[in-house]
Amino acid sequence: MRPKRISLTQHLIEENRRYGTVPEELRLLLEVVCRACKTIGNSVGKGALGNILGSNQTENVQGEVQKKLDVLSNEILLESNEWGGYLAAIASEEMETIHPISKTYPHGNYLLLFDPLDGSSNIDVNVSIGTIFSVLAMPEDKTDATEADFLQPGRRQIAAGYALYGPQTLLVLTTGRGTNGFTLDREMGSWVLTHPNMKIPENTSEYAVNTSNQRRWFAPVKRYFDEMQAGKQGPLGRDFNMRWVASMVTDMHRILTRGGIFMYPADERTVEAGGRIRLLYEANPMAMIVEQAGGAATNGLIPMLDVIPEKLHQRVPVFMGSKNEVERITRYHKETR
Ligand SMILES: O=P(O)(O)OC[C@H]1O[C@](O)(COP(=O)(O)O)[C@@H](O)[C@@H]1O
Ligand SMILES: [Mg+2]
Ligand SMILES: [Mg+2]
Repeated sequence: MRPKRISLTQHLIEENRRYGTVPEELRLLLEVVCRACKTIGNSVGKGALGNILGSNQTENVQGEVQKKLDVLSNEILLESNEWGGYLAAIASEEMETIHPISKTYPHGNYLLLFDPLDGSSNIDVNVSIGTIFSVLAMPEDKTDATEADFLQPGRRQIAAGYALYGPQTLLVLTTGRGTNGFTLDREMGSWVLTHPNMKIPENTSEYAVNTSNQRRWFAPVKRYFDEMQAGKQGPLGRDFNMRWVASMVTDMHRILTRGGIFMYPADERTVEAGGRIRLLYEANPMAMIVEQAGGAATNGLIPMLDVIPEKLHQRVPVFMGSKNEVERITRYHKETR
């Protein structure tokens, strides 16, 4: 009989027993990543007392000003995983190029990607933020990792997850057999399975989008937004509610919990860059989590997980959450092509 209180380790062992999807090296890698998230969560909890607030006075490769916590979280994830022994290389939002694991350290065949701190603009105002991660495998015949090895469609992800540093510290994880949520028992320091087999409702009347970009949106998004705004009297025949936290991880956690649609479309300002959200370590892991929870995720035209990446820090338009609404906005895009 399974114990009543199921830890992350027990859950992963059980998943492997049932489906053979979590070999020991993958489980140990995920445990290292999730342990690093606990360390980040501890720092987040200290706030001003831990000297983690404010700007680092540096810029990342994408020209964004880094917060102290962006840099610290990146270091925590990097250091713990570098010594883990299961990786060939690491890529991060905060690093220009990949970080191959030195041959003098124990090695593995997995590739780890992360957004060490998602929702940076919310750090200093004590609003929930998170860490997003994705695991890929090195192509079989290769030994030395290059940036090209990371350019795999999201469909090939072996695992994906996020940690959410909020009133509770949560971990949401998929290894391709459903999406499961864990709560950090802060006294015991362990992740406990509290949200097994999470499911996103197929229908929703709640959207999350940064409406300050409205004037720059393209026709399909404008049409959909106008229809939602029209409420009961409009073509959708019901009133919609709006929620926007501005930490994707937090907005998506709400959507995983009670449904909704998250949109970060490309607009006139960002179209050249491809959009706002990064494909490999933001959109893809979230898309895998969403699909595994019965939701949908597209770039407006095709499933996010089928997008062929061209570069490490590639940006994409993002539409994800409750299936029927994601299908609607995707259809609107196809109709206006
Ligand atoms: O406030 P904006 O510009 O609309 O951006 C909000 C979006 O930017 C992000 O914060 C980007 O993530 P980072 O904090 O990792 O750069 C998303 O989490 C969020 O949805
Ligand atoms: Mg982010
Ligand atoms: Mg970030």
